[in-house]
Amino acid sequence: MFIGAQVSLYPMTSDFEQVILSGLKALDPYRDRLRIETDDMSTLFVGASAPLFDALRDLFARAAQQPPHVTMHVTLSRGCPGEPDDPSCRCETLSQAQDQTLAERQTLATEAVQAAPVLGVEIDVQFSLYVLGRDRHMDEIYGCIDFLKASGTFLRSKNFCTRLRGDAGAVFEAVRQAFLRFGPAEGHVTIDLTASANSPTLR
Ligand SMILES: Cc1ncc(C[n+]2csc(CCO)c2C)c(N)n1
Repeated sequence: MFIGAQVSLYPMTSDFEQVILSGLKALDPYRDRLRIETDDMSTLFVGASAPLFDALRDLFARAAQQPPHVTMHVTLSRGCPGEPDDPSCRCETLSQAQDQTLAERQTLATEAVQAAPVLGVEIDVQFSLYVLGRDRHMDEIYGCIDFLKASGTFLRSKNFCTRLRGDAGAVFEAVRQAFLRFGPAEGHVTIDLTASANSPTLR
């Protein structure tokens, strides 16, 4: 299994470099557990889902703690047949999901969001879960949307994606649960996600 993400922060300020670099500082505690590589367009994260989603959350929460409007674009992928097997990406949640019904996975996902830490940073997210190469993949997508509706982070459904709002802790936990517990445990699943904080539209 290979799990990873390409991530770009877009601060809406002429001082964008400072916001990006201070966000990247929040990744330092994770550098021994994840492969993290930054270039001029994005930062690559590869590794287990526990540090991966915590690092994504802390990166965006750090950038969102500053006043400017900031967005973050994330492409997540697990199980891509073209990627090498990587033991550092081993995931207990995925192994267990193989023997769990959709209803059991929805219950566990909801419990995980309830147990998420509160960071005190309000954020918005919209994302799409893509379950690739499988018959009846819409059962998993609809099952995931039902979980999101009950998660306490659901804002609204939109064309092609679902919109979440709330504390960064709960919102990123809801996305982690969507990514790991829906779609086949051994299959290829991706997420396209945009996060936003401090938008003047919401002031
Ligand atoms: C998470 C994240 N990683 C890398 C970039 C690309 N990038 C654009 S400006 C800048 C600062 C140094 O010039 C960097 C690294 C990004 N936007 N967001």
